[in-house]
Amino acid sequence: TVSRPMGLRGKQQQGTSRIPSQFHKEERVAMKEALKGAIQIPTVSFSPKESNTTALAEFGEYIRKVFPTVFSTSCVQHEVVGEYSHLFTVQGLDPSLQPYMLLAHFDVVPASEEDWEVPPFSGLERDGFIYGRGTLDNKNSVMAILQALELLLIRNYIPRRSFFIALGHDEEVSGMNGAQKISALLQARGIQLAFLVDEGSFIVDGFIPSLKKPFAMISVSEKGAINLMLQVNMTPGHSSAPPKETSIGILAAAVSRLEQAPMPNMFGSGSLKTTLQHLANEFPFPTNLILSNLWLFQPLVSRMMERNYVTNAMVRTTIALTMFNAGVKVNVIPSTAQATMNIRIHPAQTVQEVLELVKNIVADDRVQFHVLSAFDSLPVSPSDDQALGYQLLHQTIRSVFPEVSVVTPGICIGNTDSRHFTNLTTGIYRFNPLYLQPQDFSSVHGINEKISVQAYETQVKFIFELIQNADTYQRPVSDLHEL
Ligand SMILES: CCCCCCCC/C=C\CCCCCCCC(=O)N[C@@H](Cc1c[nH]c2ccccc12)C(=O)O
Ligand SMILES: [Zn+2]
Ligand SMILES: [Zn+2]
Repeated sequence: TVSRPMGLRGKQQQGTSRIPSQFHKEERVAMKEALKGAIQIPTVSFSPKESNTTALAEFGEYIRKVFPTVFSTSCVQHEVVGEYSHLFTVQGLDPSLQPYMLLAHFDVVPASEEDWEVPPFSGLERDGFIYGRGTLDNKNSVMAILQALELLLIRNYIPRRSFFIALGHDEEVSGMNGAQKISALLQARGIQLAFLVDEGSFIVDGFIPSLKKPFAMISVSEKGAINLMLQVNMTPGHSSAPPKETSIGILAAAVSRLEQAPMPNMFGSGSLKTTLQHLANEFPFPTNLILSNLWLFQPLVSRMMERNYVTNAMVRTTIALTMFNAGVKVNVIPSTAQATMNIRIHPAQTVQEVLELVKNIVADDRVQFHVLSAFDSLPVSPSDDQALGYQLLHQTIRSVFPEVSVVTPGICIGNTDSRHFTNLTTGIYRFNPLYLQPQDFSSVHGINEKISVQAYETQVKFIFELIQNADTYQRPVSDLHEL
């Protein structure tokens, strides 16, 4: 099924001709070298309180050097927010058009040198791939956005619709100093956005065994989260005469019960159902029939989705035990044991509902619950014919990736900086114009993260096209009748 973006008419903007997304050889070399240089700056976020601030500052200098036209064109205003994040305001010619935002982050998670085939901050090119931490998450987007704008400005393109480029410096540790402050600044200026595009989803390939063709998934929501610490306090003592139960044993039993009792499967009330319905005709017989008749086969399909970690994360709230602390000496029974878990909440559930379920599964009054932080899942952004952001992405995917026959709304299982912008827009879309296979997914926050030179060029092309498409949007005729 090739679904057409209905809301767009694809006309050229009056008086401005379209600039083809073709780049000279020298430009293509310069763009990949610029990405390599960005990877070489170790902008690591270790925790909300600890990051490589020297590298964050150096990154600011670096983008000034490699994108001189962006920094010297009068229609582009640049501000540093929260010490290291960047906000660009690109003034369009038509103030009646609501602005949009392109969002990305340049901080990265740590990478330990010894596990990698090439040093993680080398930006080395090997067999057509650029290696390094941040090549997929998310310096590729930061650099591609600025690169696309640089190339458009060099070609004397003047946007019609204003837009913002926001580049966060602390996304990996929740974005409170970068994205959150940019959002507050724009709110104070009375800005409302038509839509926003961030990282968080891809053209996914090979995640569903019998589906051979890749499809583009635009995430229209993201899961909520709870960081929860369980604690047990018992009387400490000498290990030579132990009591029947210790703080460690009680806590271990509690967390084991949580691992053994997964949260309920919410397939029936989630967006994965819609995603699979969009994909039904892409599957061979009999899966195509099964997916077209979910009223009958829902129980079967929801169980199939549980078999793989990624699709399992899309059908339920997940609990990952991430920290476990107790004891200081081998012959001392400790008084306190603590376990910290990272819970990702399915959109059909709330923080309160999940906490209730967790308490009922633990079912032990000796276990204390400390909620370290919590937020509900993000509102679902529109993906109908009238949804400007969704339709622009759809249109651009169809032109840049003509081989991709399905574009579908989905849900992001991780969290992104976009969650800080719900005050400015209801149209939040998470999409990276890149193919992602399961092995690429493992490299994000893992080892040997890499991007092909060709994929990076295509990402620049995508943004180059998207910016122009945002300027040529025409309201559907049905809308105009209502005016
Ligand atoms: C039909 C189904 C096919 C499914 C295929 C799906 C493939 C996978 C597609 C996307 C991968 C998800 C990528 C998620 C990126 C999220 C960014 C990230 O890693 N965020 C971190 C850090 C973080 C940011 N904000 C917060 C707020 C609170 C806690 C952590 C964070 C994260 O989520 O941990
Ligand atoms: Zn990221
Ligand atoms: Zn990340």
